Amino acid sequence: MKNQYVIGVDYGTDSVRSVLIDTTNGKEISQSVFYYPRWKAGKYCVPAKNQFRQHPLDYLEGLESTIKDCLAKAPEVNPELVKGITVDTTGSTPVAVDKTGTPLALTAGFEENPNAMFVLWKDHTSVNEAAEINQVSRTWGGVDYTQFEGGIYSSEWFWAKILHITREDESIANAAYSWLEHCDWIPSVLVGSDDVSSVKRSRCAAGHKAMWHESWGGLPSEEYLGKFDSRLAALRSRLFEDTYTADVAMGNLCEAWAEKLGLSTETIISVGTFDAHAGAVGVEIESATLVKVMGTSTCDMMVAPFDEIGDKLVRGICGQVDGSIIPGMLGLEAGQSAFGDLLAWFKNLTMWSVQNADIAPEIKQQIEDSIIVSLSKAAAAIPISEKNVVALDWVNGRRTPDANQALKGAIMGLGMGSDAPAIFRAMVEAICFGSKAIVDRFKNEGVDIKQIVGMGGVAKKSDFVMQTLADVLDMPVKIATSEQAPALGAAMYAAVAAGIYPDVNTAVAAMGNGFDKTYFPIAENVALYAKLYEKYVALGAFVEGSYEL
Ligand SMILES: Nc1ncnc2c1ncn2[C@@H]1O[C@H](COP(=O)(O)OP(=O)(O)O)[C@@H](O)[C@H]1O
Ligand SMILES: O=C(CO)[C@@H](O)[C@@H](O)COP(=O)(O)O
Repeated sequence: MKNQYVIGVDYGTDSVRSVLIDTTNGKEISQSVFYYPRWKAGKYCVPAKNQFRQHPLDYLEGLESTIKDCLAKAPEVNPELVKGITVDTTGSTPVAVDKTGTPLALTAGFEENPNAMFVLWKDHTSVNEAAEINQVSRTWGGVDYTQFEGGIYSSEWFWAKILHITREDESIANAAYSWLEHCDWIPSVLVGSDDVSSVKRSRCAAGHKAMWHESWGGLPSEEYLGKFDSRLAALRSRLFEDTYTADVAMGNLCEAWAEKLGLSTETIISVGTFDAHAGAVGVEIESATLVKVMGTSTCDMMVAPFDEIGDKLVRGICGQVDGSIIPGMLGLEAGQSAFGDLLAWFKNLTMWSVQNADIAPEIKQQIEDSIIVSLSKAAAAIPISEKNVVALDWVNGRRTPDANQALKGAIMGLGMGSDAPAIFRAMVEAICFGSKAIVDRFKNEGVDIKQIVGMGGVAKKSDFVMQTLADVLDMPVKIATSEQAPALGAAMYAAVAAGIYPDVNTAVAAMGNGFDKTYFPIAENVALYAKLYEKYVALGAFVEGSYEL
């Protein structure tokens, strides 16, 4: 029988990556990366206000570019044998849409309005709305709709973003028929949907970010939503009732996109999902394994059989959702709002004088491209010591344990000798200490962790960060082989949706790419980091104790 192929499309924060995969063995035939041009130019964002928006054209251009590039790199593959496509994206990254499901930024009069664009997961302009949602959820007297999302609603999530934009911009409030997650919009484009109410919504997105749960019949009630804004209550009936896992077909590739991409309308498009959850599948997640998806942020993923977790509510994480990772199992998510982003923040700090100097742009780019690697090398050479600088990883708030996006970062122990490598080392230790706080929360909540698997851009790029992580956690960290694990996981979902495999576990067994490196803890480092971790905890308590939301 001829080999059959699928495409996984992984939308990250800075770029979209597509991979063409042979379903018989999970071999990557080709891959392509597209950096969002408007995002790279910093358009529509105001970091000082924690405003991060992305234009839908960045996504559409990246979709066409990466899929066509993957196919062009594999002329030997007959497009008719590309049987499925699954899309994973960041989340919660919603956008206001009209009745056809078109983002308002693609409609007349809204082309340059950031409120009409995708409100990126890391956008924290809705901090106050999230606080209001938490306060009402605890006091209104009805169901606590946050209970399956760790008990604390985040400004990174669906309802807080919608409420903020609705209050902030009347033109959007009046023009928005509904709202779509990024992971729901792209598949709807590929199937040619022109009716937002017909879009099959992602279980992963709805369960982890929109307080959707079957026990209360789907989304929170109109009565509850009305506590915040009558327009939110009115929106509920224009959103969705049912949700679907990513192994389910949304429809076939439409004529227009089949022609644009050079594929067949026989190609199945599955329901979308989030990048971290697809990544967990891509690295063959199983019970008692914590998968750390380490990119600009981190997502910490676990799966558990229902009879193991039962009705236990795991406090202070990003939710526990039926089928959000592997259909038939509970998906649990935690994470850090800034992981690689903390290192990028420090890189940008050191780059300021270069960016503002009279230096040729290409030289500036060369310097920028080298900074993290050169700082990593110098920082790794600094001995671990209790006297070292200590920092927090909360530069973009704290996602888990116990979401609090109003928090900010901090650094202590600076002396006249504290140079850039010393502070960069503190940044690396901070993101690893933040990871330890999450591992400890899972364990304290009774969720056993037997092994750690690492994946994502940072896992593949930095021995220094990975060794520090193994030392801080005092556990081996096994690194997945695939450079594009979320896209590979998406491809696995696509193989099931296209009917090539009966279920996700079978697809994983056939298509998994395995692991290529393990970092083992070094005993003397473990002991030293344990002391430094105590300082991290103390600094965190001081900062949290001095912050008003
Ligand atoms: N050599 C490096 N060491 C540590 N972190 C790095 C290195 N190079 C890039 N990074 C970080 O990797 C992150 C991007 O990872 P990636 O997985 O591509 O991102 P995304 O979150 O968009 O999927 C950025 O935050 C960047 O700061
Ligand atoms: O939060 C989620 C998924 O739940 C991620 O999409 C978000 O952290 C962004 O992840 P990346 O850092 O872009 O990989």
